[in-house]
Amino acid sequence: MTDTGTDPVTGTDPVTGTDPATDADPATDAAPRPLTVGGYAALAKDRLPAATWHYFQGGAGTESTVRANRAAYRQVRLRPRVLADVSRCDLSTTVLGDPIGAPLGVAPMAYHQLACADGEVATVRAAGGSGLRVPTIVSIFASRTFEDLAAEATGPLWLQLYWLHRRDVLRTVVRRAEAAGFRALVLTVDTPRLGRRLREVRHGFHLPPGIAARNLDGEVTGFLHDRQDGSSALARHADAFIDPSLSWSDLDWLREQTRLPLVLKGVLTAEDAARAAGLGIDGIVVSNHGGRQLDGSVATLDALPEVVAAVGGRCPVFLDGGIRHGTDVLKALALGARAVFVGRPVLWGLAADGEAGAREVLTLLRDELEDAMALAGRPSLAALGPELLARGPAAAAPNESYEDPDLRKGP
Ligand SMILES: Cc1cc2nc3c(=O)[nH]c(=O)nc-3n(C[C@H](O)[C@H](O)[C@H](O)COP(=O)(O)O)c2cc1C
Ligand SMILES: CCCCCCC(=O)C(=O)O
Repeated sequence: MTDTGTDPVTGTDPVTGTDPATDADPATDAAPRPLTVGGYAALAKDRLPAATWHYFQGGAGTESTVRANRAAYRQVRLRPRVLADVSRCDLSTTVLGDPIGAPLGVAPMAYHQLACADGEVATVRAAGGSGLRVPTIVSIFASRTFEDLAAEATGPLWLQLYWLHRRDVLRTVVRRAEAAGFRALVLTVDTPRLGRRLREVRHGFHLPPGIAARNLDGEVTGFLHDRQDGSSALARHADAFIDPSLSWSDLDWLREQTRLPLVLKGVLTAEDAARAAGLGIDGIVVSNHGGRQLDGSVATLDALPEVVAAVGGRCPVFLDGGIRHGTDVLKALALGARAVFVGRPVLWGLAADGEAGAREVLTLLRDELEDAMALAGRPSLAALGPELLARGPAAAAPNESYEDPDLRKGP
């Protein structure tokens, strides 16, 4: 215990159970800005309806892959170098030809209006602000129109696609995004059907009235949790729109619809990465959908080295899944990721404080990354490589307050 009586590991006051990083200052009664990404999770959990919180947090099945994504970071330790002149650290880089302020971006997530009224408009403003200028991958199930987003974005916008049964709708969506100035297409390839997300069923998740997929022009509206048969309303909804027959030969059709670069999201193996690179794909996102699809699939940090090796520099490799600290970003970059994408933490920021909250989450990750680069003696992104890392026993008990206790217990 410290002099203040605060537990040095958890940061929690053992008497009141409050966390000085997230809880109100009794002197001013104003909630101080959280000091960690996890602090935003705590605020979001308080502010969101339970069904929405569980939709955001949930993974598939036993949620073993959700946990594996985090555990993988704890198993890798850093080997700092010293006397490296870190008076200036440069985080700027480029992605698919566009300059960005930090090697970060927002992963595609459906329906940001579940988190705050401005929805994806708040997200793209946040991603463009505070010198970040980082990309947002906009879900095809976004709750705001591409045109609204393009009017507000100062960072690059990429459009995420699911392979819809209705190819005519897919073509229209691609053309609209292209006309609005989107810079890339990201085809999600890990979702021929939705994973078994038990929390959605348990909590009866459905879209509240007024929230819909605004770019699908009435093709996809709300859906109700209208059965008590143990099935997921969202999964049934997905089955109605997503075509599970997607295969390698379909990529040609998509290529013919657009001149935009095409990125595949959801690749986890050297075999698929090599095939994609051989076909001239413009980028790969190593992703297991935040543990929401195949329960038991490999952690993304663990899959990254084999994908990077198989691609052999033919296209950039990105990663998402479990990024919660600047040191997580550093580890992924050291293993060859060009940039990383952040999922749930952005929703936590939006739920906590709209655009400002999302911006604070992204800024916190950027600032933590800069600290980590300086302290590791690597002032530039070009100086990052696998020699920065050592594999060892997992770090001691995690101090990660963002982890919902329910998530540790499993469904
Ligand atoms: C609420 C929610 C909605 C999501 N919606 C989509 C989506 O529409 N399309 C997609 O490709 N991935 C979607 N994902 C997966 C994310 O893009 C990303 O792979 C994952 O969240 C990264 O893990 P993290 O949340 O641990 O950062 C969603 C994830 C969440 C949590
Ligand atoms: C028909 C709606 C499907 C939305 C799926 C969003 C998603 O990918 C997620 O993980 O949730």
